[in-house]
Amino acid sequence: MNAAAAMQQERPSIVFDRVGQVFTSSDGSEVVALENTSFEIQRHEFIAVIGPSGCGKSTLLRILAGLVRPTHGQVEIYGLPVTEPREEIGIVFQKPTLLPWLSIRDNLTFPMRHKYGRVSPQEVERGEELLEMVGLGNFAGKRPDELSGGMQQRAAIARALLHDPEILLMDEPFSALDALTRDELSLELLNIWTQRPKTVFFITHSIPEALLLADRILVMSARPGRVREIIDVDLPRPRSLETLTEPRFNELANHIRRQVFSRHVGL
Ligand SMILES: Nc1ncnc2c1ncn2[C@@H]1O[C@H](COP(=O)(O)OP(=O)(O)OP(=O)(O)O)[C@@H](O)[C@H]1O
Repeated sequence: MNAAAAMQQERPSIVFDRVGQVFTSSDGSEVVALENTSFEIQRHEFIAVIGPSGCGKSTLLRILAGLVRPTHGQVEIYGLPVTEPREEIGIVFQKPTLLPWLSIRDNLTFPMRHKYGRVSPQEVERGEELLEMVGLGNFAGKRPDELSGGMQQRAAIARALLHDPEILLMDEPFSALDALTRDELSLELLNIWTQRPKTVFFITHSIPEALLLADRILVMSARPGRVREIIDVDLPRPRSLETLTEPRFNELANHIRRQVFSRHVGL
């Protein structure tokens, strides 16, 4: 690698620079959702975001996705301010939002078809590979209502990965699932991230999930949301369910719990 390429690699992928967001509610009052939020994310880093309900986590994600313009500060991806949705981003929301009248296969390629009017044979092939990868190889021809919630969410993950995004944004993607499916999908996500590294911005309410997956955890304060602490997750990789039993895992979990709940229980 030459020096210029090495420098490019070392530059953060994403920079939040003093980002603030004030919403005007339907009754005309102002809601300060985010205040003076600054942090950086390195290329291919897995960042989990955790914090009390309403502290602005989804707002951060929507700003990063280019779906909302911040009222203060700015976000940069690869040195360019985010002003609209960008090609290199894939998004997975809490609900799978699949189109009920299309097969799983056609749901995967729908965004491409909608945007470009066509889907290439390579994309169709990649869709089939991704469905295999998320364990839905035998369900490509089924409609969403023929699949369980966990299977639908797998399909939504495969859909977000179809254009092989450099950056994956996930807003509580597993929160509607039962605990077992949740663990299974977390491990699958780790596997996908290891095979095809990406920068991941992952919102969760689950401290164990954040610790299992992330390189760093951004802990936010209650509204108005600010960065309270950024924690390096120094648990070795590869991680597995065994990781959840390590003493260091418990130490980190207790620390985060105190950070998130201190305001509520006077810790
Ligand atoms: N479009 C909007 N108009 C007005 N207020 C909004 C809007 N979007 C978000 N808010 C407010 O901004 C604050 C932050 O919302 P946000 O959804 O980002 O929080 P969150 O941390 O993701 O919450 P949760 O964990 O409950 O999903 C909340 O008080 C919310 O009511």
